[in-house]
Parts: sequence; structure tokens; C-alpha cells
Amino acid sequence: MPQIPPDASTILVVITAAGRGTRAGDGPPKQWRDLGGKPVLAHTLAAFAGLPVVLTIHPEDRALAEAIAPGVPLVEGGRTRAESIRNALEAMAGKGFTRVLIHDGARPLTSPALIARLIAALDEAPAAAPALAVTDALWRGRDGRVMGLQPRDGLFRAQTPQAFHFDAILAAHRADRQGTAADDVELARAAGLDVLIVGGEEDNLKLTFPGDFARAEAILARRTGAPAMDVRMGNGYDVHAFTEGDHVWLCGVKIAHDRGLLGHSDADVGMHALTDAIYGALAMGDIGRHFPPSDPQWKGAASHIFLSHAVKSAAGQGYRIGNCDVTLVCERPKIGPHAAAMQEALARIIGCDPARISVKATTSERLGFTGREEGIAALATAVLVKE
Ligand SMILES: Nc1ccn([C@@H]2O[C@H](COP(=O)(O)OP(=O)(O)OP(=O)(O)O)[C@@H](O)[C@H]2O)c(=O)n1
Ligand SMILES: C[C@](O)(CO)[C@H](O)COP(=O)(O)O
Repeated sequence: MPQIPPDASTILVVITAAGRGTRAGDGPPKQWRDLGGKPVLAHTLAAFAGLPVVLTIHPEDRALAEAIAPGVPLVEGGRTRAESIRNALEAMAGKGFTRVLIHDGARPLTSPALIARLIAALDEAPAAAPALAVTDALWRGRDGRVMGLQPRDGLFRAQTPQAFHFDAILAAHRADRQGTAADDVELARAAGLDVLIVGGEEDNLKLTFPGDFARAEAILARRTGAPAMDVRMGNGYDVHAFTEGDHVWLCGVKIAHDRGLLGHSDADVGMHALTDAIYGALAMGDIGRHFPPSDPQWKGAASHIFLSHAVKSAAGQGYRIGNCDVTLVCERPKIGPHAAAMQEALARIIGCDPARISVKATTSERLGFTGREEGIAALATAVLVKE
């Protein structure tokens, strides 16, 4: 297998990351979005570790670029990909580089083996680029209808990095008047350069549309051995004593009763246990940490505020609630007739299907504080899922 040559100091890498990623949906430009815990561009840079790099950036992204690529020369990009790359080549001209790899910042999963194959190919030709043969049938279509077949023989899907003799590709860029080329091979061909096709890699995808991120996460998880799905579990336990009153709140449902539950908030013991289970799964402590009982603003507060906060915290970390199970321990009131309403109420707050929420109850056979009807205890388990 080809290796990156030990003296690679004359091989420049241009990573172009000045685009705005308009097709990738809402949020920051795709090269700055998170992929497996760090920005996409940090992965791209890591793939070329050991080689000198120049990075093209959008002027608004300078601080972000300096943070993830300290010491890497930054060049402002242009209106198009081709202009951005030309700016980088011009900035690095005359600095002793003989070969250059030109790569999309939005392709974070390039392998060292592919990079080595491309560098080796430059011994045989002034240009080499990775590509995959088209394997699906190709159609021509119009207005949602198939109009004809397109022979796929000899058709390839182009990837980057694209590798060139430095002076040859710089001259090709200088000769280009439009600045609209899809890639550097197009310019190399226009300048008459012979371009070798090197086998590309399916994993070397370019992040273009929102769905590409999930694919890249899965590839990354496979490479690092991390599970593709992150599952977390937490449990919660709470107790509230009975006091004078004529109703209790349990799992978001008001139930008439000959006693009330004592608490700083509405004392919904079931919802508190569930909230703690979610915080537990996130390793975020318990309700008391987020809503201190010493804070008067939570006096008499409706407990859905606490549960909503826990669910939002989970969502903020990329988790959805997989399922929950709440057990209420009391002799009275009887829970069975209210269990379905409780599941509905919790599901509404969580924003999930009620079928993912279980509420059940047990007595403690008249034993202990719950058996003596001094209070109600609740236990809950929550499973959080990140895909
Ligand atoms: N003026 C530009 C436009 C694009 N690029 C870079 O070229 C690569 C491939 O382009 P593309 O996937 O089209 O990225 P964007 O232009 O950012 O995306 P979109 O077309 O969806 O806006 C990306 O790494 C992108 O940052 C660049 O450096 N300068
Ligand atoms: C250069 C490139 O990655 C080759 O496949 C691609 O052409 C650039 O992205 P775009 O989606 O065509 O702008």
C-alpha cells in the first residue's frame, strides 16, 4: 500500500472551506457543524495531519478557523469554489511547493490510504483524482417522468482530494476566465493536462444535504468503534408526605382525594421521579440542582416546568426520550382508573407517543410509610436515545 512520503514538505494541501453550505439546511455553514463531537473541518484537517495545509475561509469565519487550525495559513475565499482555490494557490505560489492536493473542507472522512495513492499517482502524471464508477442505471428525466436511458459506461462520480503538479494547476487556474469550474480536474483538462483516475472511496462523501450528516456520523462511529446509537438510562425516586387537602397531582393529572401532598411545588411525586430519571440519564444531577427549593419562584410551581426543562436539556444534547416507566407506591388513591390519562399527560409534555410512557402502581401491602398512608413514593426509569 502506498505511504505518504516521509519528506512531504513540498506537497501542499489546499482545503477549501469558504462556502456557505446553503443546501445543508439551517444552522452554521456545514464545515462548522458538529460531527462526532468536533467540527466537520477539524476532521478534514486531521485527515491531512503531517502535510502543510492552507485553508480558504469565508471572512466571517476567521475566528472559528483560528480556533481549530492554529498556525495554519488562512486565505479568504472567493465567490465560487474555483475562485477560492485560485486565491489559495496564488497565496502559496513561489514557496517551494511542487505538488498540491486540493480538497473540499466538506469531505471530512478521507482516508490516509487514498491520500497516499494520489501522491504516488503524481509520479506518473501531472494530475490524479479519485472517482467511483457509476453503478446505478442512469435516466434522463423531465417533469417527473423518465425520458430515456443514459449509458453509464465510462461515467464516474468525482471526489477530492484532487492532486496536481503545483505549477501546472496554478497555470490552469490563471488561464481560466470564468471561475465557475465544478472542480480542478475540469480546469486541468481544459489546460490539456493528463488526469489519472484513482479509485475513490464510498466513505469519502461530501456533506451536501442535511441527511449526509447522519451517514457521516455512522461512518465515523464504525471507524472509532463507538456505537452508532447512543443509549442512556436514568432512574429517579421521590417521596411526598400527605397533608391536609382535597386533591393530589400525580403524573400531571389532578385527582380528588381526602388528603393533599406536601411540597414546595405542586408535589407531583410521579413527575418529579420521572424528571430526575431524565436528569440522571444525562448525568445532570436532580431537580433540586436546577430548581432549588430555597428559591421562592418555584413555590407552588406546576411540575410540568421541571419535566419540560429535563426534556429540553436532553434534546439540547441530541437525545430524544425512548421510553419511560413510572411506578407510584401508595394504598390510595387508586391509580388504575387514571393511568391512561397520566400517560397522555406525560406524553404531551415530553412530546412523544403515549405508547412510550408507562404509568403503573403498587401498594406496599400496608407496610412502611406508604402502607400507613403517610405519603406517596414514586420510582421512574427513562431511556434516552441519540441516533
Ligand atoms: N465560494 C466557495 C464555495 C464553496 N467552497 C467550498 O467548496 C467545497 C465544496 O463545495 P459545496 O459542497 O458546493 O459547498 P458550499 O458552496 O458551501 O455548499 P452549497 O453549494 O450548498 O452552498 C466546500 O468545502 C465549500 O466550503 C469554497 O471554498 N468557496
Ligand atoms: C469538487 C467536487 O467535490 C467533486 O465532486 C464537487 O464538484 C464540488 O461540489 P459541488 O456540489 O459541485 O459544488
